Amino acid sequence: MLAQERENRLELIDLQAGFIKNGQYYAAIDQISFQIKPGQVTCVVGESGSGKSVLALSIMNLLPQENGKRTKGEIWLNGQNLAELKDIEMNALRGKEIAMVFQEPMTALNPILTIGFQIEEAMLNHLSISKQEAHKRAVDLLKQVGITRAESMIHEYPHKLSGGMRQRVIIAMAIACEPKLLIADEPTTALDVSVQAQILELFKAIQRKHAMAILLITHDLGVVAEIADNVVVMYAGQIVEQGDVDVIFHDPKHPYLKLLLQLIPQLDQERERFEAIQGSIPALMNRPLQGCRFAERCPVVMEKCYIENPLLADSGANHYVRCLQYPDSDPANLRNG
Ligand SMILES: Nc1ncnc2c1ncn2[C@@H]1O[C@H](COP(=O)(O)OP(=O)(O)OP(=O)(O)O)[C@@H](O)[C@H]1O
Repeated sequence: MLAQERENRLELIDLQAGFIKNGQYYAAIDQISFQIKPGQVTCVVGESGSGKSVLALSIMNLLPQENGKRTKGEIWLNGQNLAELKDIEMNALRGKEIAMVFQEPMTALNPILTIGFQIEEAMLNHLSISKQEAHKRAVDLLKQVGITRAESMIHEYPHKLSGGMRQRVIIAMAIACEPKLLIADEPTTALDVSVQAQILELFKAIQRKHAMAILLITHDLGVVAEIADNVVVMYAGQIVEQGDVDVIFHDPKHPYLKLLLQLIPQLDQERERFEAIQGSIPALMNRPLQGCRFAERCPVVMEKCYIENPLLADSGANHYVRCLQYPDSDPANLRNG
């Protein structure tokens, strides 16, 4: 592996984070281990409540202070374990080495400051450049994210822009300091379908140009098919399957992933293919303490699934599965557990 590739990749090792409720700690995510190389997009997928946002917030050290807590694990980026950094050190890295794009673009922009001021401020805070230089780069960044009238837009306030334009501005701000890692949490969900496609194209262009590691959270497997190099499938706080995008779509193993794939709308399919998976992810306090967390909803459940804890096991070719249906998985290469 190239030295630069090793330095700039993100590597999570056995990450765990959760919340204190009624005086008791509940892990919202646990045993999370994977890595993203520079220039690659890893998509994290799963239904609502699977722990995707908690994962992103844990990496950023942005869990709610009143009840959220990262309790275990390592987060390696650029030769540093972010989990060991003090808050003040992490604040300095945020925006510079790691940037995040959220679902709702309006909340990430300050309504009383111009677009230009906000992009320039991000650069002036982290890079040693002059105000004029920051201004020039802000115009250039807006052009890079597909805003043609960048010179005039830079003087405008966020409320004048459409949702798609605001998300482009947020992305321009996020890449302003060329971060090593860009985390995007459902970046297209709040946008119209046609704008969603444009924003995904933009992520692909950024990936090609800047070769940063991109962690993209989505519940939409259509988005995954469009953009992912690797996929991490989460259920009730754990990774249940992970692998290269081709393997995930063409050789899915976990019953949960197989069901999710059946939900992708296909025009020539019958109505029932569109229906959601029966039941829902158990709430944090109701997760089973023993056995597979998906057992209650699994169409091929076995008796032992209620008793034994499945481990994330190597299924070959960078493909890992957490399911007792696959007893032949190589136990020597268990990732965790
Ligand atoms: N601030 C919080 N306090 C207590 N529990 C929380 C908090 N935030 C999230 N949780 C719980 O953690 C679990 C994972 O939530 P998370 O928001 O990460 O899911 P998600 O996969 O991102 O869902 P969505 O797609 O709806 O955003 C859920 O059970 C959720 O109720």
